[in-house]
Amino acid sequence: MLIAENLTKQYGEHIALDKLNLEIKTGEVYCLLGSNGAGKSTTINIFLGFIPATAGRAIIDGQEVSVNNAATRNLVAYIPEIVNLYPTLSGMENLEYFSGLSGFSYSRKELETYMQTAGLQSNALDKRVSSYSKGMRQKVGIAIALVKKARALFLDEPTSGLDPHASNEFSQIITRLSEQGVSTLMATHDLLMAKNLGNRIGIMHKGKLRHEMNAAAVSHAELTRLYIDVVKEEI
Ligand SMILES: Nc1ncnc2c1ncn2[C@@H]1O[C@H](COP(=O)(O)OP(=O)(O)OP(=O)(O)O)[C@@H](O)[C@H]1O
Repeated sequence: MLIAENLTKQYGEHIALDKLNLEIKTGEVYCLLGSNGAGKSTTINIFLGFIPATAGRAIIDGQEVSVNNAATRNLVAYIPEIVNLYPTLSGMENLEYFSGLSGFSYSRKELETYMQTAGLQSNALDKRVSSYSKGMRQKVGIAIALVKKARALFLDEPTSGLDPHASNEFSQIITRLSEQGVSTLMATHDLLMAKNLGNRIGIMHKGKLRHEMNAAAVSHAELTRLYIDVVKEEI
């Protein structure tokens, strides 16, 4: 469903992403680990069509991002650490606005159901987003993914700064979406979350994918050791 083929991004002499090859199947949750500057966000930003690759291809559902940007954007949803919403609008107004942008028109009742599925309490729906916690904003982000029926989710450190309960709720929603066939690429610094939520884990360092494994095949301790060994390397 998501394929990176020799994906490369260069800024002048600096290689931010170096011939990345990835394949993420339908319904798979793939967690990308790596220290600051490893190339995780660069990978996500290329898939989202925010920045062009210098070489290689990013493919979503058979369509190359650089060739069919408008089509691939319709297939994806993006949840960064802080979901970008209009602060003076309510959660519901934001959801209605973003679903309209994606060409969908839903009744109030339908939008409420999406918010409910995303886990937002009903008494918060009509409050201004400026009063929302980080976790509540994430839930609106998930609801936006639901209304646009995104087939792929790109998450960039989505749970950083969330309390354990909110983080756990977030994981449960991603698992449910994955069971419905949504493919997920998540950049995270949280090794435990990668182990528990991911089906597969990749460890990046200095623009290269250095290790790839099935999450079930490693213990948290092994993953931690592997991660530290990789990020210590001078290459
Ligand atoms: N616009 C830019 N101009 C120059 N270099 C850039 C630019 N954007 C990113 N880089 C560089 O590309 C490399 C990869 O950055 P990227 O943001 O993808 O890392 P990351 O793994 O997401 O890190 P973090 O965990 O800190 O978010 C870094 O060396 C970064 O400095």
